[in-house]
Amino acid sequence: MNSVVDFSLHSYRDDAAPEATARPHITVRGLSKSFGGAPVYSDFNLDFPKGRVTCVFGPNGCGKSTLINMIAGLIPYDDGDILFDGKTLQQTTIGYVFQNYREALFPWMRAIDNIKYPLVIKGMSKADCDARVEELIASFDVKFDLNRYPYEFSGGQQQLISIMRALAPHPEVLFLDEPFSALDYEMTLFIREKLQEIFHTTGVTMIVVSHDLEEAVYLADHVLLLTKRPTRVADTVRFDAPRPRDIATLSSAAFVQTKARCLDIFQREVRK
Ligand SMILES: Nc1ncnc2c1ncn2[C@@H]1O[C@H](COP(=O)(O)OP(=O)(O)OP(=O)(O)O)[C@@H](O)[C@H]1O
Repeated sequence: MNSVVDFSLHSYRDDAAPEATARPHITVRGLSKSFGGAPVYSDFNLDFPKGRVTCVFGPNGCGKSTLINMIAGLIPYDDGDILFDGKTLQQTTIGYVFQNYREALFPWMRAIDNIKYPLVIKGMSKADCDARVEELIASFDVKFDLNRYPYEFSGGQQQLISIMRALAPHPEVLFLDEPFSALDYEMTLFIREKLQEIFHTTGVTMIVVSHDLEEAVYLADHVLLLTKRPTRVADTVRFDAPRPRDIATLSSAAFVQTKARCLDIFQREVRK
């Protein structure tokens, strides 16, 4: 069995103090997955820390999306166990934000009904659904009319609606698969700030797949670096700059060093 990568015990930078509070939230044990006989994961083990932002970074096609999709129950795995605080996925509330918001929202439902959807399928009363949506509107400071249909919104607005939908049921874990890749820069900055706020106010465990190293480090408490297939953990790098992070974070010595360290690991792995 591969050794388990335990974020709570790992010290990723020589000068980093151990994190006393980061205990495992998601435990992945002996995970195996092949597509057409070609293994992507084989006896893969990992712990994701609770109440932390983990950004997943690695070479193209190494299995970043496959990993979070298996954890989130969107695709099956061949073998292994995944638990959330010792519970199964069915006993856990999760939220998922897809890369392609245009396909993620139900086009036949008004934005407001998209947001309510996870509450409705949980059997929540209309009054409670309405109250939760009002809460989300206030916390996201939404000024546009949510009674319109998804196609009537800009890309950034649609992604914001997707995030509101994912957060509606108060998830214990929020998965985001390249949430910025289809957004323009202004909207990327806005959503980044919103994600930081969400994290600050809810302390939700967040797992973000990103192909942009700068973005991954900026958002992360831990950057999980994966290898080429069959995929292993190349390393995990901690970034403990204070939050909220802002434009000054990007030019801080800690940020530049952490990014350089990730890049070094990435290049070493990709060249193998
Ligand atoms: N449904 C599928 N059928 C066959 N192969 C698949 C399927 N889904 C993923 N794969 C393969 O599994 C590997 C991992 O795919 P995945 O999309 O998880 O990688 P990724 O790291 O997220 O990729 P990218 O960086 O390009 O977004 C790739 O080689 C991909 O071609």
